[in-house]
Amino acid sequence: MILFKKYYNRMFLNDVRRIIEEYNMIEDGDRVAVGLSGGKDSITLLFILKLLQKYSNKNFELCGINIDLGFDMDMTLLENYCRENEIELIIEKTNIGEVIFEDRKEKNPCSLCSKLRKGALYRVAIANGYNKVALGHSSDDAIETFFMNMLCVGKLGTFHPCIKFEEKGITVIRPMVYVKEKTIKSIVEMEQLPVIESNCPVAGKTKRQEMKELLADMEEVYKDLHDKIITALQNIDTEKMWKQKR
Ligand SMILES: Nc1ncnc2c1ncn2[C@@H]1O[C@H](COP(=O)(O)OP(=O)(O)OP(=O)(O)O)[C@@H](O)[C@H]1O
Repeated sequence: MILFKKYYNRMFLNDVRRIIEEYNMIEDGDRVAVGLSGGKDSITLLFILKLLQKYSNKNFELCGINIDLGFDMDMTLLENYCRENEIELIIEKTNIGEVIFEDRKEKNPCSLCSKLRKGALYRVAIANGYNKVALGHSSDDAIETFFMNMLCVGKLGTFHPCIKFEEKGITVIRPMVYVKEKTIKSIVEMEQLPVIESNCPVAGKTKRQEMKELLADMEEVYKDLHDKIITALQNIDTEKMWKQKR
């Protein structure tokens, strides 16, 4: 059973409440669907939002949606966790894995997979009457995406903490973008959250992994690198940005 403990506030809840307030992410009456991959980040997000649902004065509904990519992952642990905590879990079977690896034989499968997965996630959320989709991105993810955009695409920017797709009628929220990955790992361990190993053929061999390693090297020299980059994302010297070419 998910129970509030006082030290959660300093450990992660204050950061989550702060981003939710800053971007007005969750309002009374919202129906929030958490995208669940089986991984540590999204199960932690589900745990945190369930805590907030139980112990804050915000009145919102919560469910989990897993987009099954067809990699034969056993979701029993996740199903049990949701049942025990009275959280509805929707599992949507797709052939995204087959399309990417067998039909299209993609050289860079991650970007297409991410697009198709998000498309399926939004579609299932909308079809079930949810108006918000919550994704389990951490502050490390935001930094890695920033570096991937800069070094691999030639673009400055990362994902937005809260973005409304008017035409689709859905808002995507990322309530953990102030929470560090190492905190998420501690929560998973302390709360014994169920984490299901990914069967994706390219898991751990991605550009994101390369960025992680690059950032870890830089952190050896610049000890406060992480906090500095998160601050920089909110401290843009717009007057000194160059003329936009695209
Ligand atoms: N198969 C899926 N079904 C539903 N939601 C997903 C799925 N895969 C990813 N997501 C959502 O998108 C977010 C970002 O996906 P990404 O592949 O970057 O995962 P991640 O950062 O490794 O997180 P996790 O540890 O939860 O897998 C996840 O945290 C989750 O909320």
